[in-house]
Amino acid sequence: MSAAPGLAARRAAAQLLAGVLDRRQTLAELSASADGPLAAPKPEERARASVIALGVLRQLERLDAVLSPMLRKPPPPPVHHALRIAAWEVLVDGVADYAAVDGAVRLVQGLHKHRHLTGLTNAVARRLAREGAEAWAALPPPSRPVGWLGPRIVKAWGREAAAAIAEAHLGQPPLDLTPRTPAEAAALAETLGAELLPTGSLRLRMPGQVSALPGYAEGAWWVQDAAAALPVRLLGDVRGLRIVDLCAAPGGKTMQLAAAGAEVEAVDLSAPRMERVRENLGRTRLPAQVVVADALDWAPDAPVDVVVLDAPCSATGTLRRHPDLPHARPDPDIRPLLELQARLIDRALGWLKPGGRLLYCTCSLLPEEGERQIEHARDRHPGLRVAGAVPPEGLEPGWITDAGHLRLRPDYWSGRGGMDGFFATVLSRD
Ligand SMILES: C[S@@+](CC[C@H](N)C(=O)[O-])C[C@H]1O[C@@H](n2cnc3c(N)ncnc32)[C@H](O)[C@@H]1O
Repeated sequence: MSAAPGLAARRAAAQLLAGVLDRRQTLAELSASADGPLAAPKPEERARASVIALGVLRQLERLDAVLSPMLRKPPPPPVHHALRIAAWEVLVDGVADYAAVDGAVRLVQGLHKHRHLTGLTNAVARRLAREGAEAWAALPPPSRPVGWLGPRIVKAWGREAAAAIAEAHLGQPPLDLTPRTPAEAAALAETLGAELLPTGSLRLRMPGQVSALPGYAEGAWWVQDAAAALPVRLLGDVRGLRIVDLCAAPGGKTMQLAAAGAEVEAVDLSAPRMERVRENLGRTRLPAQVVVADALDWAPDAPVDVVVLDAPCSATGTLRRHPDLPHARPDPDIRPLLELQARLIDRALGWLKPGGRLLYCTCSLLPEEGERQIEHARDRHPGLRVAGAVPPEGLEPGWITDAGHLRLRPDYWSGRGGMDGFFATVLSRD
């Protein structure tokens, strides 16, 4: 059993939950806010608050399913959040019962408006500690991802896949690293105590603070999900090729391309995000030109060999890492994104040398942003064809579809800790 986390961490976690669930803010927005829940606490309290909030949000429906029979009616949101935190601590995180109960009670005691509910909180939290584990174990597995995405995933990939994806969304994702020098991956894995995945990424299940890991300061690796590391590798050998990395920030693919010997121009609309690309390139000592520009206005000086377009998308492939999104954005309109993706594809195709290739990818689970988007692009551009990927080492054959695209899902490699959902394909013109 782990020790009781402090009140400051729990309070910040409860405020994060209130931001996401009551005010529809994302965790990224809340974390960036100068007077947000994470502004005052100490670094270790901040880290713990994020772990709690992410954990509760991943399991929200299940925690509520255990809690609700213990409540005659839903309590005011701040009290509900305190009980959800206690439930997650007891049922998922293994915090000692007394510490979790005490944590919830103290949180509610600190709520001016709801202090009178301290007794109720104490009673429910104690009952949770007594009876919660049995109710938790009896819950059926989830049948599909939460919220608006659920029906779409069932429609796109079927019931079995939807259930497997929902199951994958419950767990804490590992930290994946891409080594700057693939030949050194095995040695790095040993130094880091990481698993070397068949596709060459390094995987840590319990990473701790990223910047304290061996090799960080020397830029021996960068953080990149194992799935996100695969699209660029579909291009095969890129040494000496002139490549525009469009929508490049925070630079995972830029670094892969530069490390593999390409001449890269990295373009992104967001100046703050491009600052992160500069920092990343500085730390890894990799060369690339960095351009802050709207891809709808900008164009390269001369035709290029490859455009990598990692288009803005619904990010539905990354919900393991962003379980706040279905709650903060419960009914997103993805049509503007679909239009932007199509316009970016059309522009990028115009920048290619004869025989040049477009690598199009999205971290989305929706075929509209992947397979369908490419069908529409082929309708608009006669002669555009799927160039066929160079299957990277370690890729499971089933991940390449009959149409020649790479389709990755969070339930793949489930025994190894899963991966983000991704779509990627390499296109060229006859
Ligand atoms: C999925 S992220 C890119 C991730 C990145 N390729 C990587 O591997 O680290 C999408 C990016 O598209 C950028 N973006 C969105 N609209 C854009 C536009 N019109 N022109 C250029 N960049 C744009 C966003 O700022 C965001 O950084």
